[in-house]
This record gives sequence, structure tokens and C-alpha cells, in this order.
Amino acid sequence: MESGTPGGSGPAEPGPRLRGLGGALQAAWASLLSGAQAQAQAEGGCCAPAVAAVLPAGGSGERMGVPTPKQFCPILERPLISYTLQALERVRWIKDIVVAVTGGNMEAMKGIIQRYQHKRISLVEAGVTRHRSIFNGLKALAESQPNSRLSRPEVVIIHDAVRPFVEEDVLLKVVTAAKEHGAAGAIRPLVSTVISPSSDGCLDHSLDRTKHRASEMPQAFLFDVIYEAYQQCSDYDLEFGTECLQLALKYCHVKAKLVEGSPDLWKVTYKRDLYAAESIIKERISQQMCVVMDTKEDEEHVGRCLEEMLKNELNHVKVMSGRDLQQVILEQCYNFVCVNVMTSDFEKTQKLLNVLDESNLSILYPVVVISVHFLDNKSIPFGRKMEDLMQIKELAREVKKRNILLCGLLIYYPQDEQKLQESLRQGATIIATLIKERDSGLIGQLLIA
Ligand SMILES: Nc1ccn([C@@H]2O[C@H](COP(=O)(O)OP(=O)(O)OP(=O)(O)O)[C@@H](O)[C@H]2O)c(=O)n1
Ligand SMILES: O=C(CO)[C@H](O)[C@H](O)COP(=O)(O)O
Repeated sequence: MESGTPGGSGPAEPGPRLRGLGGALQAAWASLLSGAQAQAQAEGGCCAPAVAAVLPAGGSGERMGVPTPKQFCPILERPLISYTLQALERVRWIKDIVVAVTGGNMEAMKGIIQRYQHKRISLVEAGVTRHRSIFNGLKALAESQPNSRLSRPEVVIIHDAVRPFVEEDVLLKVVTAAKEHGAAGAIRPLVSTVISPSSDGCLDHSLDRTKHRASEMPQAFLFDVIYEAYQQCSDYDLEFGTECLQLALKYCHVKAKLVEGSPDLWKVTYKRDLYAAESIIKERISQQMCVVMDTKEDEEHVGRCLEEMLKNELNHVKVMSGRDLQQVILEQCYNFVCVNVMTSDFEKTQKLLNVLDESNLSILYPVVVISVHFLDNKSIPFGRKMEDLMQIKELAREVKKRNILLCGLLIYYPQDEQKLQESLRQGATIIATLIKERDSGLIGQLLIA
């Protein structure tokens, strides 16, 4: 499927994502196209209905209990909202992304857009409640100004800026359903039972959990439906309402289609949610690693053994040859192991760092590079080897500025094959831990296996 249509989104992203839509979803998208549009697409012309997204990001995050509003809290040194923007902008059929932020955070938001190279973003002033922020975003789409790049879409997605793990498949499902039903939203099964207390603080009644669902985001609407609902709705709704689907029902009599969402759609609300989000991101970017090594015979044996051990350590991890580094980088691999069997200098590691530098790979995620060296006590005396390897500290300090986390690993290389296997196993465990943990405290350290 071509880029610019659903399923044709940008380069591979870490984590579970849509790599080409399944038949059912493709069919769903085909049905989304009106007859005239489908014909135009068949003739190679315009394809899908215009879809835009509105992201409310004007809250103060009281429940998080930290001074920084949660959408700007860093995860792996990047603000949370940048992950959400990345998730939406990689879906190329979303034409415009309107973000509502407070006046006080406008400049900070512009800085984030610039630093992380976000595209197709327009900013509007947030309101004092979530509904008012969303309304401001919708107004910007409805009343396009002469110098604005925005235009009124056919379908609009509403998604909280603090739900970073939204995937293309659920976006497509809600957009498709909104086109058919006027409104649609993601739901999840309830985790806890909902009860109703009486005024004396005692249980009045409890709801049957099987009959209720938690309403999550994303939601999607025919633009005219949700805009009309916001224009009609009362001040009370704008002040205290929490559910956009309810506005469509109450003011436009549109019954939203409910779509089952994934557990990752939850809203970052409390501090613990930031830790959970960080763990998910770390897990996603630790899925594959590239082992860079020469093919010289003497290096190959030990390198291949290490590679095998790594495959054991990191289940489901793709170990790739470093021969085609550019390709590996294109595939967005964020973990590199540079194997130096015969040397104690950083020439090969430095070459790798140069390639990474040119690629801009580390703009969005910290890239882990582990420079592996071997100690056989024969070719170079231990003291001199250590002296050479201590240069890693300086090198690591330099590349940290570019979000590359460099560590050194010295693996004992005895003549005895069994002992060699043991130290390689230990080396593989250390490498796996460094990749999974991405602990910046270990940057520039020389670990020994
Ligand atoms: N006046 C507001 C309030 C909230 N939001 C946004 O709506 C989304 C979901 O709201 P919520 O989780 O309640 O965020 P906060 O209001 O920031 O959190 P809290 O209720 O804990 O203060 C967030 O992206 C938040 O930034 C907004 O755009 N404008
Ligand atoms: O899940 C949602 C359903 O629309 C909203 O994100 C949620 O209701 C927002 O409410 P609040 O701002 O009170 O957390």
C-alpha cells in the first residue's frame, strides 16, 4: 500500500505496530472511501477522506503531583507529549495534528516540535478545561484562517496528549467506524468494579462489571457532528464533562460505535504511570541489536560464539550482522555491539559512532553502543590494554551529548574453550542488561566479564 494511505505510514517504529494492514482492515479502509473517492483512487487520484487530529495538552496534571504538567515530563529525557506526537505523525493519512497548550507552555511546545522534528503540527491555545481545549482545537480546524495551513477535515480524531502508545490499527478502526456511525471510541474492560456510594459514605449499589466498559482514547467523529455538539453544548458540559462521545449523543443524537482497544491505551495520570511508560518504551527499543564485527577468521569464531550467547540472553531479539550498517539504521535498531577481538583501540567503535552521528538515529531514542574488547594477556599486557581502554570515558562523554550511551566491556579470553564459553556467557548477560536497562549511570564505564 502506498505511503499517504492507511497502512503506508513511515519507517519502522519500535514496538508492536502495523506493518501493512491485514485484509480486514484494508477492507475497512476501502469501505471508508465514498464511491467517488474510491473511483478517484482507482484512477490513481485522491484517496482517503481528510482526517485531522486534535490533542488536548493544556492540563496541569494535578494527580501526578509534580510541578511539571505530565505531558512535559521526561521519559528517557524526552517529553511524554513527543512520544504521542510521534505515534500520530507516523500515520501519514492524518493530515493535520492540532495541539492545545496553555499560553505559558506555548514556547516550550514550539521547542519540542523543533528539537524532535515533529511535522504537521499546529498549536492552539488551551482552555481551562479539557472540553474547552478540545473545542479550541476544533475551532481552528473549522475556521481556517487565510494564513493557516489547516482545513476542515471530514473526520477528526480526538486523542489525549498523555496516551503515548496509540497504534495505527486502532486509529484506523475508530476513523472507519466514525465514518459509518458518526462517532466511535476505544473501550477497555473494567479492571475494578464501579460502585455508587450513598451520601453517608456507605455502599448504595454496585454496577454489573460485565455490562460496563472503560472509555479510553482515541475517539473519532465526523467533523460536522462533533463540532455541532461542542457549539450546542452547555457551559456545564464544557466545565464538568469528561466524555466527548456523550456530547455527540446528547446534542447530535449520534450513538458512537465502541471499538475494543489494547491495554496500552491507558492514560498517564499518576507518577507510577510514568515509570510504566518508561518500561514499555525501553522494552520496545530493546527488541533488536546489531552486532558489528570483522569477518577475519580469528575474530569470527569468538564473535559468532558471542552472537549465539546473545541470542540466548535476549529472547526474540534479532541479531544482525553489522556489514550493512545503513540498512540496520534504516530499520531503526537502537542497540549496537561493536566486537574488537584483536585491538584495544576504538577505531572500529569510532567508525560506528560516526555512522550513527550522521544518521540522526539518536534524536528520538538513546542509542546504546557497547564496545567489546578481549583480554588474552598475550598480545598486549593487561596494564597497557587497560590504559588504552580507559579512553572510553572521554569518548562516552562526547557522544552522550548526541544521546548515544557508550559503555565498554572487557571479556576475558582464555585458551581453554570451556572457560572462554563461560566468559562469553557472562559478557552476553552484561550486554543484555545494559541494553534493557539503558542506565545512564553506566555510561563510560568499562565492565569486565
Ligand atoms: N484544561 C485542560 C485540562 C486537560 N487537558 C488535557 O486533557 C488530557 C486528559 O486530561 P487529564 O488526564 O485529566 O489531564 P490533567 O487535567 O492535566 O490531569 P489532572 O486531572 O490530574 O490535573 C491531557 O492531555 C490534558 O493535558 C487540556 O487540554 N486542557
Ligand atoms: O478517557 C476519557 C474518555 O473520554 C478521557 O480521556 C477522560 O474522560 C478525561 O477525563 P479527565 O480529564 O477527567 O481525566
